[in-house]
Amino acid sequence: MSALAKPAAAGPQTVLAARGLVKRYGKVVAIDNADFDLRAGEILAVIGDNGAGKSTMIKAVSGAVRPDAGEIRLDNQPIVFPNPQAARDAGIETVYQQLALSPALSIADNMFLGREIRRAGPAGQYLRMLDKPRMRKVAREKLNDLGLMTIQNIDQPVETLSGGQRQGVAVARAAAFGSKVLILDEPTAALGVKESRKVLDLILEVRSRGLPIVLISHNMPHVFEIADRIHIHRLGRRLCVIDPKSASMSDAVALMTGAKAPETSMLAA
Ligand SMILES: Nc1ncnc2c1ncn2[C@@H]1O[C@H](COP(=O)(O)OP(=O)(O)OP(=O)(O)O)[C@@H](O)[C@H]1O
Repeated sequence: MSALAKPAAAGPQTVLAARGLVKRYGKVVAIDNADFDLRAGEILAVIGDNGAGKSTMIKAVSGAVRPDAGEIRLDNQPIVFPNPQAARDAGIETVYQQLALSPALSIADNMFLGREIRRAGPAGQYLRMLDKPRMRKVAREKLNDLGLMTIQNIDQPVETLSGGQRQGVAVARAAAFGSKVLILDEPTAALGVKESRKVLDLILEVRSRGLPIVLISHNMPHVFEIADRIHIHRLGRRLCVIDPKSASMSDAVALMTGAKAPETSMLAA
């Protein structure tokens, strides 16, 4: 019986889980028997020192890296993602720090990049013609829906947007198409205070719609403000999961760096 086949403790449902993930690059062990659990409706922050293996673990659960060993489960079903598209098709959307937006294309075109809506009938089927009015309409609805009203012109090229607005478009796109999980890798790293605020509010808005979020971040105030639980990664694996309401930022840093061992009082349920 695999580790995940054991009945989970009673509590919130786990949407995405991993057990015993391993990924080696030559002699470097990027993740070393890593476990991961994302619960329904939560914001799970993933923190850890540089090189702890956070990105590699997240890439494994989003199809960007094939683990050498371990098991991934989505809605408690074992799953293998041969590539990122397979994870997207399963409802897992990832927004990387280097946003995969096309600067010269409009907001609407970026929202539908790789998922363009074609015109009905032969024009769409054979001539591959796009249904631009529909794409504009849906893009506007999705952005409005998430409170991104500051973007007024959906035809504006993405290169003319501020950093925060670009991040907003990337998050909105992922939230619009991610049906199960949204993974955000350092969404506020390149942003100023005001822009970060907007992106944090957007993440909270996405959570309020029921989509669980994985937030990888080095920004402790942001993590402690919005996370429901904090996964601490150390030396390639999960060290513990702490409760931001009972642990402090200095506890988190001490755990991350190995200055302190986890205490029962800090752990999340
Ligand atoms: N493609 C790769 N080839 C070789 N080594 C890699 C590769 N990807 C990651 N590593 C190594 O694996 C280890 C974990 O890297 P990873 O990027 O997952 O850590 P991280 O916790 O996300 O770090 P950071 O916070 O600095 O982004 C590091 O030692 C890194 O150099």
